[in-house]
Amino acid sequence: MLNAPVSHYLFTAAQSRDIDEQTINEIGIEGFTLMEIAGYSASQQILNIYPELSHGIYLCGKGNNAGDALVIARYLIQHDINASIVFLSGMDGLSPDTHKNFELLKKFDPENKISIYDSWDDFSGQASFDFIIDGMLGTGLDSNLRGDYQKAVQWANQQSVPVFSIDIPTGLHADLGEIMGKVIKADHTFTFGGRKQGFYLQDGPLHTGQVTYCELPFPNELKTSCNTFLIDESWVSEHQSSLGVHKYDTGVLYIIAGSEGLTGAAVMAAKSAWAEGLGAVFLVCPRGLLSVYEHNLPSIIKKPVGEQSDTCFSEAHLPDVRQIVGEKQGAVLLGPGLGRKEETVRFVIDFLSQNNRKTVIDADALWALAQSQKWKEFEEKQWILTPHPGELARLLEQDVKKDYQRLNLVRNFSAEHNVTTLSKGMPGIVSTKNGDSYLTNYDTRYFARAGSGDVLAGKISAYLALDYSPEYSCAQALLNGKKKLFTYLDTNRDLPEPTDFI
Ligand SMILES: NC(=O)C1=CN([C@@H]2O[C@H](COP(=O)(O)OP(=O)(O)OC[C@H]3O[C@@H](n4cnc5c(N)ncnc54)[C@H](OP(=O)(O)O)[C@@H]3O)[C@@H](O)[C@H]2O)[C@@H](O)CC1
Ligand SMILES: Nc1ncnc2c1ncn2[C@@H]1O[C@H](COP(=O)(O)OP(=O)(O)O)[C@@H](O)[C@H]1O
Ligand SMILES: [K+]
Repeated sequence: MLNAPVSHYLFTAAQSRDIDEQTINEIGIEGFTLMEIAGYSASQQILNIYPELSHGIYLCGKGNNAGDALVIARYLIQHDINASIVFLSGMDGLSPDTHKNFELLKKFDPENKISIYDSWDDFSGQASFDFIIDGMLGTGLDSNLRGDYQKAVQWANQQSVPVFSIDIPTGLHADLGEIMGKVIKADHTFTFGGRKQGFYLQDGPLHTGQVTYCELPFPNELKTSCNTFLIDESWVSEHQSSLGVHKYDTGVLYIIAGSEGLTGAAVMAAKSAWAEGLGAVFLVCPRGLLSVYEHNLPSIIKKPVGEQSDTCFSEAHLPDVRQIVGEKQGAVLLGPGLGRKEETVRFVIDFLSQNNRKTVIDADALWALAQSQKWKEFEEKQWILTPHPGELARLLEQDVKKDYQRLNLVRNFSAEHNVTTLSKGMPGIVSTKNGDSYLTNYDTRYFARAGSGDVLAGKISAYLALDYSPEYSCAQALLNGKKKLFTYLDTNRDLPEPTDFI
């Protein structure tokens, strides 16, 4: 397991509410105290990030989300930052802690820094303000936005000042990442006690702006039901190449890849793996393609099988391939550019039926899996599967439209078949055998060009060969690409080439 810090746990709304309730009822920290800590913490972050603010519009509902906003107002007026507070559901019926905070706030305002509006209609739009606080709805959202909430969201999204969402952008579904009628487009989201899973699914990434996790005193023991985590470079430590005494001590990888017309995939994967500092990379190839690899891959050891006329793998190559792969301890990458001929499909399935190596199954090897159910019964499965959306749909035998559905299906698939799965897309989802899932949070569209899957597969299998766990290998490979992408974008305007990620 990858040990994510609690700041990178991703919760559903129900999990968040359960943890709130247990902290209040079983641990004995009152909701009012939690609200104070949440609001204080967000207010300090706001002061830090935007030291020059002068007047905020606070859009408030009637639940505890509004209470957090009122605490923020209380701290900010102490710094001479005026507040216009709009209660979209009026001032009657505020939740108890929110009501209490409203009463408190008024006591902090001897100089009339606060204006209060008890409906949307009452609020006519202020002449001058320089930020908006979205304290309308948090985890209590239960349907598409109603009436005035829609109007307020639309209005806020049209203003040219920063919008700070409290806990979650109003209108974003905390679990699905879907838009519930309308949604706030935040510049910054201050989220309390735990990030919400929906920030990283579907429409979430386009609406949260920068997410800041604000700690609340929730005991970590209450968080153990969490099985979804955000991967980023802040906690996944980077692989450092190290020197072994002998080349075979420093990681050995066997790549079984390539066929006529698709040798590029094998070349990219091999170069990508080699760049991670392995001791030896062996490319097993049909003999007819050897000259291509001799020309393109000087550092890679080629292991041709079959006849000079062979340009794709078939069952006839199995004994030789098994013998080659059996020579040294190491990992296997199976798939890039294998092609989809029937004899190659049979080769893949038969190879996997007697394979006890840690193996990354990519591209056309995934096609082969989708052609035959046999693999589901194989016992030795130290596998990482790396399907793109089309490959995933074939494996699952269903179309997967929504990210939330993809997350659940990939999680179940990995647990059921005892494999690690990296479902490519936005977000990338890594699911482990024990039901944990890890999500990426960056724009993966730059990788949607033929070849970047081969580079990714090369990296994953390199880390696997270096003896990292399957989930670490996937996470590190993804982040390796992210780092290279950001470095590239710093200095270039053109789209990156897949080779830029090698
Ligand atoms: N508990 C704690 O200790 C802590 C909680 N914290 C904070 O509390 C937040 C959760 O608070 P919450 O549960 O009060 O829910 P919240 O989102 O404010 O609103 C619920 C109200 O919204 C309404 N409503 C629902 N859907 C709607 C719609 N579509 N359109 C319009 N209205 C809609 C619904 O109205 P009703 O259906 O009852 O008429 C209900 O009254 C959480 O996100 C965090 O910010 C933190 O301070 C940390 C400590
Ligand atoms: N470093 C990375 N971070 C996130 N996603 C990545 C990365 N590298 C590749 N991907 C994912 O892999 C996809 C490319 O894989 P794939 O479609 O299999 O390509 P190929 O044509 O090379 O086989 C990208 O669209 C992206 O979703
Ligand atoms: K909100």
